[in-house]
Amino acid sequence: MLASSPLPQTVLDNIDIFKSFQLSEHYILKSLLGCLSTAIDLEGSKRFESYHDDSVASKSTLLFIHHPASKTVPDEAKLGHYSHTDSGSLTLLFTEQPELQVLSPESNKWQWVASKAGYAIVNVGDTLRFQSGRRFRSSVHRVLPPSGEMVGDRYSTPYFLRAGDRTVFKDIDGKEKTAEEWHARKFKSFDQSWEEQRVDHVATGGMDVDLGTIV
Ligand SMILES: O=C(O)CCC(=O)C(=O)O
Ligand SMILES: [Fe+2]
Repeated sequence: MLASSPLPQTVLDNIDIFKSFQLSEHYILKSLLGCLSTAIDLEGSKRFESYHDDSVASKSTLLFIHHPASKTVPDEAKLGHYSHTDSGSLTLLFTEQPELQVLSPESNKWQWVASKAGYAIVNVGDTLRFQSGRRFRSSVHRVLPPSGEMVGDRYSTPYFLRAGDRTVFKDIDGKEKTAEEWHARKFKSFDQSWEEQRVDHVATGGMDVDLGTIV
């Protein structure tokens, strides 16, 4: 966040609050990564935290998202945020509004994620999936207004913990990629139309292929 400029005036005026919010989120997710490493008996440089060394550059980002209210309902798939997985390792998401859906790996159906004040939603992203040899699965999610139209403005705040830029893993094609390259490929895919995104499976990190479903 602090590297992107220009920052809005509200952020500049309250920079200490934003810095401490970002640091807290970073600390929480790194602690969770540590718990996951321990849970599957990873040791030394194999532990997930070792790919998230704070002294190296990464694409970790704090976002503040505003989806404006809209009367237009072009097509279900195009409302809100298309189905996708997050590119990084873990995401900590705060929202008090109900539009987030996750694809259940058990039923292959979309389910609403309850959003409550004071609670965070944690998503596993592609990097953790690739680094864990697909033991952990990226959460396939999308944002869709329950009533079919954005009746009110929507606000959400995800913090994306991403591995160091030079971290190497095998991506959906089994080819070696750095975390930086995967991130760039993912965002290029997000720029495509929904139909195009369905073809290369990058937006969904290949989870649709693993689950044998069309998202
Ligand atoms: O706005 C939300 O609730 C989710 C946003 C999201 O999934 C993303 O930015 O990757
Ligand atoms: Fe997401």
